[in-house]
Amino acid sequence: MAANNNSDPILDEGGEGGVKHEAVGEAGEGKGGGGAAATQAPAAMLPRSGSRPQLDLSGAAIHGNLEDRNPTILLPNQSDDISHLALDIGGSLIKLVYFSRHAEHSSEDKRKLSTKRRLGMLNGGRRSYPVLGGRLHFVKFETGKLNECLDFISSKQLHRGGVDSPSWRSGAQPDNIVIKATGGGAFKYADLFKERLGVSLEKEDEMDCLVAGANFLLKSIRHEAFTHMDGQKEYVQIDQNDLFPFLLVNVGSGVSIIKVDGHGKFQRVSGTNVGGGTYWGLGRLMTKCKSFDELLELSQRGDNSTIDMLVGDIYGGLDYSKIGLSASTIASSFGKTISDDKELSDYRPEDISLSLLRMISYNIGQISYLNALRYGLKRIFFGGFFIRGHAYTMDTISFAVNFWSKGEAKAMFLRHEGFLGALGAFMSYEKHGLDDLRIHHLVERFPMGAPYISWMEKFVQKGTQITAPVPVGFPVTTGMGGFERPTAKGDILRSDASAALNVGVLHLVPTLDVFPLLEDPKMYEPNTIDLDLNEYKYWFKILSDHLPDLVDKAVASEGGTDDAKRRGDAFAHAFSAHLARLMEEPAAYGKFGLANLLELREECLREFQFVDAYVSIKQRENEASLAVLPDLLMELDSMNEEARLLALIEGVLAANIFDWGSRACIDDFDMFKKRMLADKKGQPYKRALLFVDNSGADVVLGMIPLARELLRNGTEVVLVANSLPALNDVTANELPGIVAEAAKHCGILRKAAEAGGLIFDAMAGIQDDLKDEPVSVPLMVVENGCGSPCIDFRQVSSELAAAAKDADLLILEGMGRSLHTNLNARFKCDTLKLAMVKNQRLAEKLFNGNIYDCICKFEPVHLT
Ligand SMILES: Nc1ncnc2c1ncn2[C@@H]1O[C@H](COP(=O)(O)OP(=O)(O)O)[C@@H](O)[C@H]1O
Ligand SMILES: CC(C)(COP(=O)(O)O)[C@@H](O)C(=O)NCCC(=O)O
Ligand SMILES: [Mn+2]
Repeated sequence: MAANNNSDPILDEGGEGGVKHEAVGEAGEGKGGGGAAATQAPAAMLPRSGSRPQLDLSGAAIHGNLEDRNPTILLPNQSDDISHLALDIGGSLIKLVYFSRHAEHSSEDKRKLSTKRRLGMLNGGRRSYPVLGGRLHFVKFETGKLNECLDFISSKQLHRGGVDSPSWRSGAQPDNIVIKATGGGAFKYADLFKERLGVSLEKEDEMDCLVAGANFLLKSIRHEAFTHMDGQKEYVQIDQNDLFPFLLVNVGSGVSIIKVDGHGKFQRVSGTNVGGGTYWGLGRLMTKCKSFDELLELSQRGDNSTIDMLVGDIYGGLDYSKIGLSASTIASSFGKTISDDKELSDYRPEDISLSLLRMISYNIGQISYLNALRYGLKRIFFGGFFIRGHAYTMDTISFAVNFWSKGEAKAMFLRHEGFLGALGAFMSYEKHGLDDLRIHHLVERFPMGAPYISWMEKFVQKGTQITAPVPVGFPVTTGMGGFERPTAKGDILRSDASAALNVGVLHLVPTLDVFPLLEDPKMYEPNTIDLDLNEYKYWFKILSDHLPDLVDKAVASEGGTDDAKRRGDAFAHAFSAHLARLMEEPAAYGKFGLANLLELREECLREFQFVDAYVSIKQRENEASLAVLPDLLMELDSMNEEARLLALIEGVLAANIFDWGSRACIDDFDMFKKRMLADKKGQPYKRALLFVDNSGADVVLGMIPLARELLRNGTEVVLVANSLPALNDVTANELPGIVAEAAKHCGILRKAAEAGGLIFDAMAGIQDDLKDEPVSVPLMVVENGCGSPCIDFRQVSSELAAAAKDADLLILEGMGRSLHTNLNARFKCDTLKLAMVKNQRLAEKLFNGNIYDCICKFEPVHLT
């Protein structure tokens, strides 16, 4: 009986019950290292190019000030190709968007090529996707510190990538580099750019760019727009077919108000000179603050009633209810200062800042509402860096829009708030081929800015401080236009340098596709359970508790060197900071489910260059399982068909689900058996996709024997495995080696693996028992496009999407892929979901069951 041997401590609950599935531990003891080519070197190829760049660190050096929080690192020898820089130089801030694409990894292995050929993906060598993978970065500088921006561009050589001509690569200075730029500074500073960087700025109209940027974000980025009311952030999924018209309000230094009717179809209908520059300018004069953030921070401890004249001040403490004004409504911003015989210095800077913020935000909300009313628009999107992801600002604007429109119009905000113009300028490049980008091509990551080189210690020291969460005060409304001051005391704003912008790096992975067998991609939600605060707390604890063990494994996987230890520390800091940030604001990184949380951890490991924390554990368990495989196959072959199918499913589930005390909380085995045995009567499945999970017994003694049974029935089998390592999951890179080993013991597997291109060389020294076997259907391996223990079917590899075309059976195995995600997902073909519930809380919540219950959920398509 196969057991789910590898405890994956996260998908397991750990602790409780104490069952650690160690079935193969003993069997493996005697085997000794041995040369089984069970796993290949994990670093040989990381197929999901978008997930992590392959950096050439040789010759790396810090450029600029070592004390900087994010010093620029020069990597002179890395092959990443920076291309397409675009700028928005505004009255207050310079926004940069740049795209770095990495050189194509041409080392497609034989397995991939043969799979692609088989799946019809090699059509005359033409790429089926528009552009190379890469990443989109967002950076900003103060316009007053233009020199820092120029240094940044120059140190990263961002301006050179825009040229297609290879001349600069040979060291020659290109003479006519052109960079797209928008905002007033594109005019004002054109000469300086020419002088300092030798580049010409090609000016793009600011309004065109704002609209193009907003449309791009609303079309291509998941969870871009959100509402913010009474301290609650809620993401809004915009229906592409119902996007226009809307009002776009960009609150930069000044405010532009634009009615948008379509792509490139818009009209600037209004504006106001009372905007972000007004708040910052007046605030600086009146409070002596040194930075915008300091001013905003002050407001969080302010009480504006010492400065603003309230309705109650005029009406002797009473509401003016006849016209709907409560006593606490601001009647006149700064109105109290006229009657007082006070100097500026008699007022608290905190109170001044809050009065200013309320005055300006409220005014912007009101003017926006009036324009929405003027054109009959219901949706208003607010952009510009004045918003700065600040809860109180957003609440004030939302309150104004809601109050004046009596709930008819809705204020929405954008995560990439300040980058609309820069993104628009970026989109205006003709040749980047990104216009065609679809939502599934983009994966957003939230790196902590992992230092690759010597200042790791600095990061460890500063990591927590840099990224520590800071509570942001939530206001309380008082109804009737009244609005309380913020309740939080003594808070500081989250640093701008980390995740404060609420935007990550956008990874462009053109090889990703929507899984074609999803019944309804629009309605599909991968996560089974919503992560509310309680769920967060629970997972936060599990992930935190498990962190030291993971760090140990990760450090050991890199040879336990000092460097690995430092990186391990840094990883722990960074991941803890992510967790703390999410605990404080679960919606900080967009709508986040458990799948995203688990993936974040894997990404964080990768960011600190831990390629595969479980590599040796996986190898050991694979070898141990392969050693017992021949016995298992023999035992299976001695059974009749019915008993064998049961044993196979039990093998996958790694527990005796039917007679061992533990119940199957969902048990559709009989239904599945009926369908499978009916195969014999001439209708076998044509192609089955088996989504594998853990290394070791799980895949070797569970999924491979099941695959063999399907092959025996004449069903083509595609083993679908992770593109990148995650926990102890087997990867698509490792699987062919494992299959080849298994095939040494089995003619069916061997013929099928040969037919599927998994085994190329005639394997010498193996007894030839294949002479009488009929020609086999193929066994293939494809990567799923993920580096996570879960799977989001909206973003899978193009290989998998191609393999799915002829599939009529899906088998999803393991908690990550069939419980945490996809339990409720519906597909266009028969689906079998197999998992042991290794988590008490989940068992109770989902099935009213118990830890180690199993699910065997069969969803035949003809019944739905
Ligand atoms: N770090 C910052 N420095 C200066 N202003 C900031 C900062 N962060 C947010 N702001 C606010 O954002 C405004 C600038 O927004 P932005 O959209 O960049 O406009 P612009 O294009 O005019 O520079 C400033 O006037 C200020 O109110
Ligand atoms: C002149 C501007 C377009 C410049 O853009 P900004 O740098 O403020 O982002 C903007 O400041 C603005 O729209 N001001 C408002 C002018 C008015 O309509 O009253
Ligand atoms: Mn601007």
